[in-house]
Amino acid sequence: MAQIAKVIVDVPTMQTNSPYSYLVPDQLAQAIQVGMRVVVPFGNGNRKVQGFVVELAVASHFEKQLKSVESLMDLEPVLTKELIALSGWLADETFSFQITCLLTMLPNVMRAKYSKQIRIADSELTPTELAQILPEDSWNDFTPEQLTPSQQNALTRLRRQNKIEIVYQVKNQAQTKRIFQVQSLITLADEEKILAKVRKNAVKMQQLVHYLATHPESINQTALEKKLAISVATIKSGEAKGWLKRKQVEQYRDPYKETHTRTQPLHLNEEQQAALNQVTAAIHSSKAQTFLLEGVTGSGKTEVYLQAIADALAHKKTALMLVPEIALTPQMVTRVKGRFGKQVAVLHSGLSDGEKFDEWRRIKRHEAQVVVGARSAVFAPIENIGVIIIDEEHETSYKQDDAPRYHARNVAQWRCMFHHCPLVLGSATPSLESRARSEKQVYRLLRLTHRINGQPLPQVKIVDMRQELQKNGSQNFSPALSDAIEQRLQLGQQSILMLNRRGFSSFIMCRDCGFVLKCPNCDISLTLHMDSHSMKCHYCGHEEAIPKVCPNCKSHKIRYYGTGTEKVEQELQEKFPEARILRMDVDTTRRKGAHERILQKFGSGDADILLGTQMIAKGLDFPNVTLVGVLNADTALELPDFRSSERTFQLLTQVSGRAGRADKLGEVFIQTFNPDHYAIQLAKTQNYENFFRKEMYIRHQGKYPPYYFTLQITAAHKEENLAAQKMFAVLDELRPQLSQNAIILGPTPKPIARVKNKYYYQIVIKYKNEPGLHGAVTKILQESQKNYQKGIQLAIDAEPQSFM
Ligand SMILES: Nc1ncnc2c1ncn2[C@@H]1O[C@H](COP(=O)(O)OP(=O)(O)OP(=O)(O)O)[C@@H](O)[C@H]1O
Ligand SMILES: [Zn+2]
Ligand SMILES: [Zn+2]
Repeated sequence: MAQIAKVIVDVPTMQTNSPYSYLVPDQLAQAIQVGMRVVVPFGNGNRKVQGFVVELAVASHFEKQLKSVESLMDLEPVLTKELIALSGWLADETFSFQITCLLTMLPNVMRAKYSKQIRIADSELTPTELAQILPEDSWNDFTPEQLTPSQQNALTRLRRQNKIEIVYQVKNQAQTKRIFQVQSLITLADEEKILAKVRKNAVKMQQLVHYLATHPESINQTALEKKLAISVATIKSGEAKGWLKRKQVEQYRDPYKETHTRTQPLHLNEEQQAALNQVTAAIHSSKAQTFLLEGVTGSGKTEVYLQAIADALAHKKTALMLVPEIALTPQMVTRVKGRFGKQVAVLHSGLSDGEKFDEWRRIKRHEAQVVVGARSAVFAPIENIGVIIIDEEHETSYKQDDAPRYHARNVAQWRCMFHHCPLVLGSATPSLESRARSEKQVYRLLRLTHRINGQPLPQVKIVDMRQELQKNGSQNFSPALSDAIEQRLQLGQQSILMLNRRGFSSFIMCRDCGFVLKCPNCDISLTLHMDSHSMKCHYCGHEEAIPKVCPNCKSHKIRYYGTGTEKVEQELQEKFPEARILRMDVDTTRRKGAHERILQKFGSGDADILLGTQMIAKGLDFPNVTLVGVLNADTALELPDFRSSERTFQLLTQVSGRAGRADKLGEVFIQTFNPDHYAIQLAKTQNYENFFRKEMYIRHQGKYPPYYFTLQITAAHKEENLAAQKMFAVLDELRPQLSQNAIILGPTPKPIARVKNKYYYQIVIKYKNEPGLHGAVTKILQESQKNYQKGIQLAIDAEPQSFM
């Protein structure tokens, strides 16, 4: 019976979420599988495009006229059925195209242009046999889609038997690395007989025979050369004499080559144990429960993660752990690898395409049972998941800001439902959304309320920079902080200093009274626009002149805010000439591995001060750090964003948490022009629960998440009025579908209204319950595809991280 394949095609100008049906030619019927990429004709003129097989079915009568699948691009599925199902859900959820979602799930080398090489992977298959199927001259660059169906069939079978291997090559990056292994074919009993035939003066050969006779296990060829001080030629002649077999094996590039000292599970304290028990209970009963692990900094959350993972492994399951951009937390990788060794695969953006591809294949071949990675690792092709963990779950980097605009937390939740396994969200400062859900029992709250070893949280002192300014003039280091640094230098203890760089100089502030200009309608700070020489509200579009004097205290010291790390480093060095300073910011960490090197140096005590941007705030665990200084707490606070207080509190609490983690007490200085702001006052006691209540109240008043859902729609066009018109048209279409309760902000130009010569207009919808919204927006998006040729781009972001 004829088969049809349902295929999601890769057609950028006419994207669609529904699969197209193609007949499967009889010759491919055996080989084709769901999850493979295929070449199919599309549109008029028989253009050939790539597509993903998402379903196979029996053809009905009328489908006999369909076009046929042209050829296969893969000899084995590149996506599991789970991931295909996930892509469908994700496309709907994030208002994006299924093809975009499918491509997002694959490593780069499989998305880009590449050539393919075929390699024999099993010595049972001889080159002659393979050459009968595929001429040898095309082994190094073959195109599956140009093969005949019978060739495709034969190769697919060999691939399934693991006799051949397909290597994807992109600019030479994605080649698999291969090394020779030497396997002895002789035993101790053969030794004498063989030695008798070897010339007496052939010492090297004798050594080799002796080694082979006494070592039945295989050895890496280079290692053998070194060990016996022999040459490849000697080994080869041993092979010719039938003493040994040389076998080419693949060696994965290991981005974390250093061997990690293996660690043993620690004895948990009561709170840790109680938390772990709940998670493991869910693992054992295959329950898709979400846990929120709220644990103060240094309370040992990571140890709970590790033991939950160990439990999943003990039950023959796998584990997925997400961390916020892993390059930023090399310490975390070390800890996971230290516990689980070779079972761990690491996926993050700092790896080369080749390294990523190798790790991806190790997962796909079930050679790795634990996956650690940043956001996109949530799509790792791992099967049989026993637990998923998201560390620092409040981090904004878990949300992707390009299509598909997904949040890793939601994707993880979907996968947990699929695998019937628990999800653990961990943080010292959970996102308001997650904490609110645990309030409603949607998530189960697990709390670690004190630090390991019973150490108190570090003491936090707030330095009022308005007073400092009056007393000592404009400066980066208050006397209080300077004294504390000096003290640490004398004691031989370490300090971490953070310069907050987020959103610098985008707003203006009065240096005398800390006043920041706010929108009269939105209670959000206004943003400085140098192009129009005005202050604008990014939410409602309100605009006013740049003030020359402070509207609050009439001071003239009202100016932009912001300064650079390099400048601060110089100043610090001048102040403390004897101090050894390490600077960590985007400039010093651009090179691969630079991040790790800096942290290693700091960790081994080769520096006294680590000065850096936000990237030093998270996850670092250095026992000798007893002082943390925040030079400017205010920049994040005054961003025109309803989440700015939350971000500030999180950042200050996280960075404070780096101090006093071991046996020595920690101390923290926060320099600020807003000493009375609640986010700063509450960061002083690192009291998350109090902050949560206060912030929830404010969100309630302002009708912001988590009380309201939000949806942002953006239109972009080269001509400003067309972008604006489009937004008004969208609004006209949407309004009848919405209830009276929905709140619509805009249309307004986006904060950075013009990017790359395109103008951006947006509307933001705040709503509680709008059953018609999803469908209406999806329809608008589909219709706007027809306008694609006219150059209008529409983007939809559900639950945007900010409205900027
Ligand atoms: N049960 C335990 N017994 C002894 N030491 C422990 C135990 N659990 C954790 N530790 C140690 O305590 C320190 C802090 O733990 P960990 O880094 O896991 O805390 P955390 O909650 O993840 O911290 P943060 O959120 O601040 O990054 C680590 O050095 C860890 O090895
Ligand atoms: Zn406003
Ligand atoms: Zn003022």
